[in-house]
Amino acid sequence: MTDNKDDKTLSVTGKKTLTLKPSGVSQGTVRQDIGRGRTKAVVVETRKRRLTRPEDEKPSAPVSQARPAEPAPAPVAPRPATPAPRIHQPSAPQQRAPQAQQPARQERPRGAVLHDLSAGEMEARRRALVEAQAREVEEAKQRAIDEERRKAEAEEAALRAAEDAAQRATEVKEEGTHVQEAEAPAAAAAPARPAEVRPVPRPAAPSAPVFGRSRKEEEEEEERNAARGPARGKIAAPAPAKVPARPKGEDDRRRGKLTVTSADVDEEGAPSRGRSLASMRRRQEKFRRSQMQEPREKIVREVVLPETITIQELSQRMSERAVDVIKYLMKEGQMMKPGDVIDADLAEIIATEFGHTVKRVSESDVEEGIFDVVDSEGELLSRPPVVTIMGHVDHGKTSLLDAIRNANVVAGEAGGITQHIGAYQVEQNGQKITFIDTPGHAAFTAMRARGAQATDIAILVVAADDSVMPQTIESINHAKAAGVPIIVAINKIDKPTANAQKVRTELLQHEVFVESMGGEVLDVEVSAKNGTNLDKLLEAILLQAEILDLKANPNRTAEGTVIEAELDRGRGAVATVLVQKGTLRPGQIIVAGDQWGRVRALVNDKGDHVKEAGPAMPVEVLGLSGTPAAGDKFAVVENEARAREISEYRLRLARDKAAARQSGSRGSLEQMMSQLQTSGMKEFPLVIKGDVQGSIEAIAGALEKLGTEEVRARIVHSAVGGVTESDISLAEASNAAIIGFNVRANTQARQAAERGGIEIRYYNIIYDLVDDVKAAMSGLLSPERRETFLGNAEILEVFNITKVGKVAGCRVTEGKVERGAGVRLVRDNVVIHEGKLKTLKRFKDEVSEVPVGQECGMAFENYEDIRAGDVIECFRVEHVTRTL
Ligand SMILES: Nc1nc2c(ncn2[C@@H]2O[C@H](COP(=O)(O)OP(=O)(O)OP(=O)(O)O)[C@@H](O)[C@H]2O)c(=O)[nH]1
Repeated sequence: MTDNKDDKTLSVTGKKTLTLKPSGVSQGTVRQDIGRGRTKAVVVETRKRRLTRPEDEKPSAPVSQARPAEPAPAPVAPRPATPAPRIHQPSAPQQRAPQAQQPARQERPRGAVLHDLSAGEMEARRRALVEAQAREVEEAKQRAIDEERRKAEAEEAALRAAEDAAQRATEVKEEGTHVQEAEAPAAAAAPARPAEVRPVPRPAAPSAPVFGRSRKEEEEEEERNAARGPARGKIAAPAPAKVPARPKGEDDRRRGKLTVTSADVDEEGAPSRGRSLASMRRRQEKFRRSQMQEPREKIVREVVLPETITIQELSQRMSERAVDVIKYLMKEGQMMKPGDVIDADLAEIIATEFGHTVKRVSESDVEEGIFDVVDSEGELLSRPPVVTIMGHVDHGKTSLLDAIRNANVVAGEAGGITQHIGAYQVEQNGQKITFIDTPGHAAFTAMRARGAQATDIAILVVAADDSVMPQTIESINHAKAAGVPIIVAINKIDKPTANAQKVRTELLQHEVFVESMGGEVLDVEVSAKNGTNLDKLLEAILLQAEILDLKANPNRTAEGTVIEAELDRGRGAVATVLVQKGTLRPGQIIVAGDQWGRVRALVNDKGDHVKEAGPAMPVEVLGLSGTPAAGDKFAVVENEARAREISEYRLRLARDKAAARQSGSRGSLEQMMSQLQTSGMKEFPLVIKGDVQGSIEAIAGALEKLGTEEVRARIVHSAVGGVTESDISLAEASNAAIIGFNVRANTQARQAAERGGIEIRYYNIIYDLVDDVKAAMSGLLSPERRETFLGNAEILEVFNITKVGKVAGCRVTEGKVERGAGVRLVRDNVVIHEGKLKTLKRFKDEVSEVPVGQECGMAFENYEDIRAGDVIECFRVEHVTRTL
């Protein structure tokens, strides 16, 4: 073994050290920098040079023969020019044992021989030496390249083995049984590594500077080194031997992880677990994850695409990562962010690229599915009725609402409870009734105008001492227009001047037939002041509700109507909503009008936070982005993106409507006419306001006479006085036109009309008014079909022409025939077909008409049963607009 005392160390380069043994075969290690501040040991073996000098030859001959074949000092390959002479020159004395220094001196004649060489020989030798060195450098370079390649291959092989092991290990279900199975591949992988992963000593061996060796000797040496490889592997790659001794590695394998051991030679020449182990673990873990993910089947989704969509939203709808979509777009040369909006065309390309199908929807489709969820009969449960109180000014609407609430509070809970929101619920005989606390028909109609049928029952409050007044009538008309049943509350019966009977009688004139007068309308005499008969009123409401059989499905996503909304300083946007279907809960995302938000909290009419609000329950909703308008419908949607999409669509719609209003009023007679025509309605709704009752009656009478079986004027509301805001909302809700006779609209009404796009027509002559209405109503009459006979033609012969079909060769016997005109085929005076002419030809030329006496070719559209002798009757059809 190496005797360190006798070792001679040569500093080859700054980084490398060569230690030589003084024996015939010297061993040493060269430290080679392998990067990252680490070195690896290269074992170098140096053999004693043997000089073969034939006795009778000149001393120079063997030297000159042997030297050119000698390899250059290879271990210092990277920088051969410098080290080569340094190794070479001292190598001669070194090749003698130190003890034999004297004999070395005795061999001096060899040096003398060299010295004695001629200059030419010296030059040749020098050149040969330089060439040999250059060759060695090249070989060293090549070896380094091969080394790198082998290293890479080895790592790859080890990784593969590691992956196999990991895969197998993860498959292990029973730990004990499968540990060995898991270890086996790892162990199998490990022995493969020393040869490939840690080839440090192997390239070193052949590159050892065996001075003066023959090629054969070199090869033998190589073989020996190869044979020695595994033994030296102890130093270079002791990993396999270490693995079993490393319990952590075993544990890792037991856990299904893989412990891939790799040893580098550290400063002390000891094995160490270095960078490759950590990186391999990472790679193995990554691989394991990918293995776990791979089996997942790709789910093809139908992606609903609106006209525009954000990349984020598209990714969500595809269930793909936004980053992948962005990567794809980058590949296509488009730099985008998740929040960027793309059009449907690009979205479709992306979705298709990701293997999904698409469903393009138009902008209006964004609301699809929100309000059209149909509940099956079995899902419906009884729900409380929703009641609104209407009536003339000062007839006691507010007093009645307060009285009902207070009576209920007193009956139900100790101490008064302040009502917090614009609606409340009371209980009567265990049944709930919801009151919307926005008395007046204006609010009622405003809601209706927005399409919100929030109310089930209207309480018509009529003061018994004042009887039916204009706004009482207005309320009746509003309720009728909405199709909401009325319950008459004859109030203030405590007053000595009260006359309930008079109220009933006057209501008759307005087609409100109360029960006591033989009708079906429930009526209750009450006193809001004294609280008289309030329970009877509530019972009447429940009775009416029973008749209406009010039901809703509480087990679905909620929808309903906004009753009122305000911006609260502390709480932000607060909307009082009436849940009409389903159950609303905090955390859900709702869209209300053009606003949306996540429900932060629900507050009931008593100011308590509640966890849910079912059908007919009024609650305050906190969390909206802004304040929606009263009457706006709200609904729960599945996610924020959808909510935003709908809200944006509605905002756009509102802007478009406002812009449209600039150009024309929707409430104009002409527009209404066309609207009614398209809707198929044959009623012409009107709101008439006049200066005196007499003129209103005259107008109503004249308009009534215009009516036919097909179309008639329907006076939604008529009253004495100027046009009010309430008239506008009624007109809006019932699609009516407003006629003002000798009256004008007040400022608020004008503004409301402007906002709602309602046209108010003013007249002071009844005939003008009637003529205009007549003209508008005429548009509703179906036009008259008027037929004009053109002529007859007789079929002389029938030709069957390829690609055209049967063509009748005719002669016009009467009048004329026209192309495009209507035709009847008459056979034996019986019409057997009616249709249109496809072709009308004279001598192969298509003509527009053929007069009597001339011959022509005629063919029918989609009809070929024609025979010689048949008569073709030609006629023109006109649709004439009818007037009343
Ligand atoms: N005697 C008597 N007075 C009543 C009764 N109900 C209401 N009042 C009174 O009638 C007046 C008007 O009552 P409100 O409740 O304000 O009537 P309203 O219909 O809400 O009035 P507006 O909100 O202006 O439309 C008040 O002074 C009430 O005190 C009742 O049953 N008996």
